[in-house]
Amino acid sequence: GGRSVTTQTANVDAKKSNAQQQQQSQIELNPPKGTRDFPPEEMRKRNWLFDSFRQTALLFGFEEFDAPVLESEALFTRKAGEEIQGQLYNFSDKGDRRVSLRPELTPSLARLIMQKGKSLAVPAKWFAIGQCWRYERMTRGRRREHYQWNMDIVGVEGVEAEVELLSAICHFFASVGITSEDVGIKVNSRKVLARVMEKAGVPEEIFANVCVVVDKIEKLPREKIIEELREVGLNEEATQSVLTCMETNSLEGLKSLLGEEDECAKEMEKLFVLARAYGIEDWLVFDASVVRGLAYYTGVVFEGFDRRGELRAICGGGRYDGLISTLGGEYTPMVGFGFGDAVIVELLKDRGLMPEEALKTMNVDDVVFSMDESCRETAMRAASVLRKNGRRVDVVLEDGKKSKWTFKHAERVGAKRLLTIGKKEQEEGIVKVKNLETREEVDVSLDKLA
Ligand SMILES: OCc1cccc(Br)n1
Repeated sequence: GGRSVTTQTANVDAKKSNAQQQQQSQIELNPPKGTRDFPPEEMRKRNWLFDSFRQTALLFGFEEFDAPVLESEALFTRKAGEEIQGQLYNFSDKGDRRVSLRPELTPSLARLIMQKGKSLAVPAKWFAIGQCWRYERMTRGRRREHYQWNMDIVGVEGVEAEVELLSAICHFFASVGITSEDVGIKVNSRKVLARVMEKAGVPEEIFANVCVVVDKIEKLPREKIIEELREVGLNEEATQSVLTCMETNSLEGLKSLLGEEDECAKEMEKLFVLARAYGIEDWLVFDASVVRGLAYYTGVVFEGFDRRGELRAICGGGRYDGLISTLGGEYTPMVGFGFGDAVIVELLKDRGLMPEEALKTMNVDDVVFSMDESCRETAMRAASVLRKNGRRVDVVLEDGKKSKWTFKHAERVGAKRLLTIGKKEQEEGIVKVKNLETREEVDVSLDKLA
């Protein structure tokens, strides 16, 4: 009903031509290499995770932002030989502009903060959950996209900002059932390495390059690290003091390395004192070998790790006070972290913390079903009454389904009630309402439906 004859005919033709087209080979059903689909059963898990991220962000007073996944390539091109540079998903668009899919969210955040200029109320606490891309030769069969939860604080120079972010990460972990027995957060400051290199007479301009090399300290053999340090310009003595520095894994060790009165040692001390005030000291570990791989970090850096040592870093971040000035803006203190959607899911699954069962069911409240064509209008009227009352209603859109089918369908969508309208009900202006939990069935007049 409803369709005009011509459309009907046209439809029949479409079917015929589809039949002819059927000869054409089927399109590829898998998504592009390194990318994922999110059919409903996957989307429910993703929504659960992102809602958990968002709840923590809002609990800490952060505001959500987003920016295009496509940015000018210039936003991401930096000299310091980071891995992320070699993996930019960049190209020339049809207007011959150099663009790139974003490999991270921080530069876009910096661009938005610069845009706001003096009109930005500081401190600003912004968060985003966005898809980020890298172009990896598929030889390594790794993903080319992931979603990252970012939290950043703009305009605060003190380590209070770092502690706020660390506390948000701990709160998120606890909110999904992960404890400080499962994971920890290694905390360090790049200033430690900067001080050590200053003492060893290393020129400042190669500092970012040294950090990129040192970030690989757990992934490459010692000799390789030494070789790469020499390549970026460190002499024997400087290399040795860098490696000695990396072994420092306590505040005591830090003070003896830099001296009791050293600014950086004091700052780290203050961070751990404030962390105790937030009750997160059990989650934190000082570890001077953590430098993270992004060139723009200048101060405190940190990364979440699983204490069994089976997984890659869960999240990571740090202070990057110089980023906006390198993009041509005014000096702006910034600190933040990125939290990917891949490792955390592996960890949650390993610990049996993904609410798989709960996420299996849709949460439809009512299924409305009309016995035949003549009851269709009443069924729709009933559904709109229920929806106005905020009930989630799935209307069975084909008439004459067997009641066996309807029960199975109601079960599958997790409905609490099954509402049936047949000829008799229609004449009497009532709806048969079956409570699928108690099996109790009552007749409800249409105008009393809720
Ligand atoms: O964390 C590095 C990264 C960046 C973009 C996409 C993916 Br997958 N991974």
